[in-house]
Amino acid sequence: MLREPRFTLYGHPQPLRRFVIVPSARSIGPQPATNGSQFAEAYADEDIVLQTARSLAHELGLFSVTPAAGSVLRLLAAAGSAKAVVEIGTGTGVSGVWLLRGMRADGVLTTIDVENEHQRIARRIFAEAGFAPSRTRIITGRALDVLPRLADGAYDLVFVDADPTEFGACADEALRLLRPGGALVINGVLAGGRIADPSARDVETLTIRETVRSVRESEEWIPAVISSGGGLLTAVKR
Ligand SMILES: C[S@@+](CC[C@H](N)C(=O)[O-])C[C@H]1O[C@@H](n2cnc3c(N)ncnc32)[C@H](O)[C@@H]1O
Repeated sequence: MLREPRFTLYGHPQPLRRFVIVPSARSIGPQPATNGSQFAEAYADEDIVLQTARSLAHELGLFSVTPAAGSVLRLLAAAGSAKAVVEIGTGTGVSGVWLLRGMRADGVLTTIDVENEHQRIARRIFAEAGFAPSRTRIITGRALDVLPRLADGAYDLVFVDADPTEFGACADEALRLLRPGGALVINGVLAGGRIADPSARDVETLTIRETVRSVRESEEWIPAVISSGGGLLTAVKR
């Protein structure tokens, strides 16, 4: 049976279903998938809490990780028995919930965003998903101001999903923050298909291309690009 938890937005109790405006992965599940990525998105599936977080992001004009990309985050957090994770770009909490669901039961997600309003919603989503406040450390600020304050080698996974022009700097910070064997994940590296188009020379695409190249060429990372969602650059620190 579908749980229908109470959700309050700006002080008004709301049924969660009210916010569901994006079709759920479940709703496309039984239909024949026309290609691999559609199948992967439907396979990931999302519950009412994730659907709500996604709908709220949509209302704010934010992109959230797709269900398939979220399931990769959960997988990587679980595979690494992640206890300490840094997320750059809280949004309304879609990726945060996926990460928390893969992390150890005593794990803490440190999540950073410049927008306090986004984090206010994410905080409620984390509570609706059943995570105690002690499971999250929500920091409001610019990524490149906050990351230098975090401890060296103390994290199992760093997830980057904010300003693409800062991907390179965030990858450098991740190398310092991660323990050996820890994983970096950067979302959106396919740049909507522009990454492989040599004529695309905008600042965002150039930065992403440079980040992908330098991670691949570095002796310090073991990299792979996973094409789920907007494309995930993943790399394990040696
Ligand atoms: C794509 S949304 C994140 C979506 C979220 N990861 C999810 O899947 O639910 C990007 C977020 O990054 C935040 N952001 C943009 N630039 C930032 C920066 N320089 N430092 C920290 N956060 C930033 C935005 O406010 C926005 O909430």
